[in-house]
Amino acid sequence: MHGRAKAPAAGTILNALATGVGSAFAIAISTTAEVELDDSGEIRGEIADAPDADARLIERCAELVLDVEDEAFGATVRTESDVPMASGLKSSSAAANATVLATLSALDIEMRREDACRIGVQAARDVGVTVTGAFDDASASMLGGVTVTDNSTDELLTRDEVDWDVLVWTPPERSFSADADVSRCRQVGPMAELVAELALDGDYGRAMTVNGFAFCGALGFSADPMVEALPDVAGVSLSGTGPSFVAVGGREVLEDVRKSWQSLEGTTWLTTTQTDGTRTI
Ligand SMILES: Nc1ncnc2c1ncn2[C@@H]1O[C@H](COP(=O)(O)OP(=O)(O)O)[C@@H](O)[C@H]1O
Ligand SMILES: O=C(O)C1=C[C@@H](OP(=O)(O)O)[C@@H](O)[C@H](O)C1
Repeated sequence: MHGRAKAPAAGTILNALATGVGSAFAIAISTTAEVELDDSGEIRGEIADAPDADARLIERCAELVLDVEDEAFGATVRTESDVPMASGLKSSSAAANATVLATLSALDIEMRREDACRIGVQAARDVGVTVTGAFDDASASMLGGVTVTDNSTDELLTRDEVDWDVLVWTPPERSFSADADVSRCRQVGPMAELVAELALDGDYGRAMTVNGFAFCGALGFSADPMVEALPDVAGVSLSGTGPSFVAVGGREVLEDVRKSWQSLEGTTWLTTTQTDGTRTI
């Protein structure tokens, strides 16, 4: 029994580490998970091109889905990804969502995608790769488009479809969410409340820009890449707990910003938003 699924990465509109309310938008780079069931009773995770990376998240995702069945299945889960790991682009949500849908598909179980997404969030909490559960990132990756969520209750507050060009800069460093300075993030809570209001009003560009300045301050990142992108972009922000930055706006404007971001160390690329979310393939 076999299943495959593909999940998009996402960028940040509101980091949930300040208040528990967060917002993210799916982007068109992805992670694919392939699940092969067997009768070994054991679950093995493999991450292509990263043999030393921690596979417990995808193993736990498969385990939680297999727990639904009485039979003692085993499984091999393999992910292949274009999403840089621990860079603020929601590699963990994409890996979890792809694994959950691939495992459900291998078992031939139908489930609402919002509920499937909560299994991945549970797995992320169980293995400790998240602070709030990151239902904001997970729901954007699972459903596509923009979502605004309350991660303290795993409630979807709004979902919207957008069609933006997106510029991403990923520096060579890594920043694991679980290591973020949460108390510093809580200090920018009043700014996060303002960002949530803007996002719930659909003013996503200004929301993400306010978010970016607040969380660059809280987490010690330079806001220079944001200032270089302004004033012409529709929005620009540190994504998640960094170190990537994301900007949205017109293609020509983003191409100009790209020239300036390309002088920074790391990778800069243009992509688009994604509205399909996670799908079995
Ligand atoms: N392709 C993948 N396959 C399996 N697990 C992954 C994959 N990508 C990321 N992860 C898991 O997610 C963790 C990184 O999560 P996190 O620090 O939240 O970064 P991000 O912002 O990219 O989601 C990794 O340590 C690993 O456990
Ligand atoms: O672990 C968490 O609870 C979160 C991590 C952050 O994202 P990254 O994983 O991209 O750093 C943040 O943006 C999100 O709102 C919540």
